[in-house]
Amino acid sequence: MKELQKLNKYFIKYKYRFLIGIVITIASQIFTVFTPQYIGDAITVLEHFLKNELTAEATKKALWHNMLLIIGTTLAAGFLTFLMRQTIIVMSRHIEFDLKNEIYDHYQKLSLDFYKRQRTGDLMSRISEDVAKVRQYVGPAVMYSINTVFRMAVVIVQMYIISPTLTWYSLIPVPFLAILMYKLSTEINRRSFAYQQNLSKLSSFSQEIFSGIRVIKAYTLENRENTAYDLATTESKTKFMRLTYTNALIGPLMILLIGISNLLIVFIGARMYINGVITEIGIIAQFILYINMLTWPIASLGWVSSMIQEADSSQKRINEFLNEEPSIQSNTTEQHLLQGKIEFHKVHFTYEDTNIQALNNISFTIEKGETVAFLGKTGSGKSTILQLISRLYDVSSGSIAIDGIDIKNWNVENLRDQIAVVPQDAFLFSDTIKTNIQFGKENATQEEIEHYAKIADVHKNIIRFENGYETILGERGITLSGGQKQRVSIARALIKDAPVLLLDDCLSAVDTETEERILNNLKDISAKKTTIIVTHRVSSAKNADKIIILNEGEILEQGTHFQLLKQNGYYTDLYNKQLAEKDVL
Ligand SMILES: Nc1ncnc2c1ncn2[C@@H]1O[C@H](COP(=O)(O)OP(=O)(O)OP(=O)(O)O)[C@@H](O)[C@H]1O
Repeated sequence: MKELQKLNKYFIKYKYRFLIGIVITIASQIFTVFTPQYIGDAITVLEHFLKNELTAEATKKALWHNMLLIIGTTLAAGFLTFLMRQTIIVMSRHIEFDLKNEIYDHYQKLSLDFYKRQRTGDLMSRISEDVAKVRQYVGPAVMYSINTVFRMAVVIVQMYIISPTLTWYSLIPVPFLAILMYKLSTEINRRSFAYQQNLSKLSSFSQEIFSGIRVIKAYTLENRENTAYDLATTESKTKFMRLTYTNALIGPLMILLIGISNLLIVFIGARMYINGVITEIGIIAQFILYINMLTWPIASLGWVSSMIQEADSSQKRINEFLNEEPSIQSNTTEQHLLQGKIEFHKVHFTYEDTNIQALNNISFTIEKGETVAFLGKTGSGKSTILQLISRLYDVSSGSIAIDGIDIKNWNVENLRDQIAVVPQDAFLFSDTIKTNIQFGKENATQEEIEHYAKIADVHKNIIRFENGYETILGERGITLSGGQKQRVSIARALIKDAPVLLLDDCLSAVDTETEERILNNLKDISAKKTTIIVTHRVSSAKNADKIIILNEGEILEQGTHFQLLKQNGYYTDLYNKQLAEKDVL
């Protein structure tokens, strides 16, 4: 229960709804208790008629009277039960909504290293399945607990007032019922958890198959995947059968225990009636109804307690994430206008999760408005440099200064707002092309969007689609080619019009001609901005003000195109090789 205390703030937030819910629950229980009493009274009226103590006319009148009372109280109890659900269950839906938003907001604040440590499935299940389990506590569990406590109090007191002896006898099976239901519910929860886990395994499996369908078809792996799917579904079926078996036990066991209670009431009640301890036969009927009214709430005690246990462990998983602090923190709210000078001073960087040292003693300065290209073998640390400039990670040692201010003394949002990035994997959302470009500038006009799409050399491709800029991408729409994706993502970055532009190998999927056109188009734009181009091609780098060659996290060479050619080192080799390839082509 310790973990669930975190939810108390929500009960406080919705206190009026909650209190009204409790009052309505009590009222509905009071009305419910009247019905058996009126039924008992009706039977007693008939008994008096049979004993000739009442005339037919008076009996009919009394029966009508009772019938109206039964209808009235049942309607009132029904209406109040509806209101009870409307208050408490609706409150639980509000809490569910708030909790999901709280987790989502927190997810957004957490840094990249957190996402590296977590599996996407786990992130999703905490915000969906775990929150759903917690809702069971704030809604049904709370509602049934209040309901049970008040129903038991009202009904048992009423029974006790009528006949203490008969009350004791009729309650004999109740503890057995509660224990049995607790054990069964725990088992059902265990089995249903196993089944749910299997289901999410199954859906991740299918999701992967659908995403990788091209590879599966190309390598004719259909049969192998079918067998694997068969195995997974068979396991799922076995787990579901086990769950159904336990579920199926509940009904008969409840009927058995209610039957025993009814039997005891009829047997003991009849003996008491014969011995004159109870004077009205209607009391026996009344007790049978009371005991039936108690069965479900008592059965739900076990169910509720295992529901609370589950909610507690789900909330524990949620709290683990909510208590996680983002590793990248803003130490200031101060806002600066970024000019674009970037200095690396003896920067070392090691990725904590893999312990890979990506950068080793890196120092360089990029002046405002300069264009710098990073070249080097794959894995030499080029993208890492860009990630450090956006402060997606903090350096392990050394320092980075932007406009002379240590990067840690920049407000993170303020910094990132003024840096436009084209990442290596051009990720586009399943939305229209227009919206994808607008991510760079929310209120961008159609003219602006088209202007930057032209610079990124993708406009003519877009207008060829039937719906132009309104074309939906991704799962629901068309699939862009690798080069088209890269160019849409360049347009998205350019429209941001930030003073720093980071291009991470974002022309790798376009042909050299298109590359040249885009670089030409970019000339004017990058003249006013600090631009960093990460690339494998000399053609993308040769016009930069400075070229830095990285090798295994260290700077191997740096200088302008001509200075580097003179050095006759790695750059010259690369240049000659790529020149030869071009000649061959
Ligand atoms: N998120 C990460 N977590 C752990 N290690 C990483 C991560 N990203 C990169 N690395 C490792 O850091 C090293 C440098 O990677 P980086 O992506 O900076 O190289 P790169 O020069 O950009 O390579 P490429 O040209 O292939 O894009 C590599 O050894 C890589 O395996």
